[in-house]
Amino acid sequence: LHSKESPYCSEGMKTWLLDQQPFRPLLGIVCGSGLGGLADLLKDQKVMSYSEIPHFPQSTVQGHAGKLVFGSLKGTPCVCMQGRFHLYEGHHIQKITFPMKIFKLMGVETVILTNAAGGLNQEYNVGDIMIIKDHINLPGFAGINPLMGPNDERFGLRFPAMSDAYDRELQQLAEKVAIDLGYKEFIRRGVYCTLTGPSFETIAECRMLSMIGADAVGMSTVHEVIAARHCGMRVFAFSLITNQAVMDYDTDMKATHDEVLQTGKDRAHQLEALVPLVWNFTICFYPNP
Ligand SMILES: Nc1nc2ncn(CCNC(CO)CO)c2c(=O)[nH]1
Repeated sequence: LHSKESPYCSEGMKTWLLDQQPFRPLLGIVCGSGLGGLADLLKDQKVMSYSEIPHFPQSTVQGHAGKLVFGSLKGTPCVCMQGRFHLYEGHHIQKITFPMKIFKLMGVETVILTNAAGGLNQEYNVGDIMIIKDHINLPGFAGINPLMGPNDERFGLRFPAMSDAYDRELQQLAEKVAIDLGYKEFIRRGVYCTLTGPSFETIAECRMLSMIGADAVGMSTVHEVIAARHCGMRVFAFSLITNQAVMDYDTDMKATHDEVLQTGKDRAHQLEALVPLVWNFTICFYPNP
């Protein structure tokens, strides 16, 4: 997929996609579990199923529609992934982050990533929206990193910094917009930690993750962020806290995918109000990444 010879290498894929619709997107959005409704915010949509796109990975998870939606958000050409890819589906990590390369090649400058996550921070409640200020790439500690292997100089440096992975101006802007929208009670800013899944964490793992500074835990996003930052795209990300991670042995609580999807439905309205406004102010105050 990534060798220059393949007709479907990243350049080939970019050309194929841009031939399917008339504009070059500047904004990319990745919808997490149950958050695909964000794609409905786009005007003048052109929708393609991942299955229509040669050699594009396929979504296999309930709550991930598997559609690439082109359209405009507040007048900005945008491409939105209604469904992302996860290590637990058996995808190779470079397939998971392949869409980030395609976004970059199509002209995307800013990526907004969303995910559903478990709340490790005991002050968090189900339904909170956590602006991600930093991440812990736990699979990276075991050598799972999308930049492993020869560096593709076309995209970025061999050793990219990650201390500024999440755009600080956009974090502050998003928090202000959320408070102005009346979301003060449930807007947070914290650290997201990814595991590979698909099993949810044990109690001991949740306690460890909390001790090392994680406020929320999931199974995605970090790999795409590393790839997006490697190729110089601006990143803003948030987690919808869809359940409280189980931290006590004397509870019968269990994390379920159903509650993940249900919380996404319950919060859809607030998320669909927040994202376009954050973008609207971004293009006003911070137009260039
Ligand atoms: N405790 C806990 N709660 C969560 N809610 C969403 N996710 C993200 C994983 N989402 C999977 C399963 O719902 C689907 O991608 C998690 C998680 O990993 N752990």
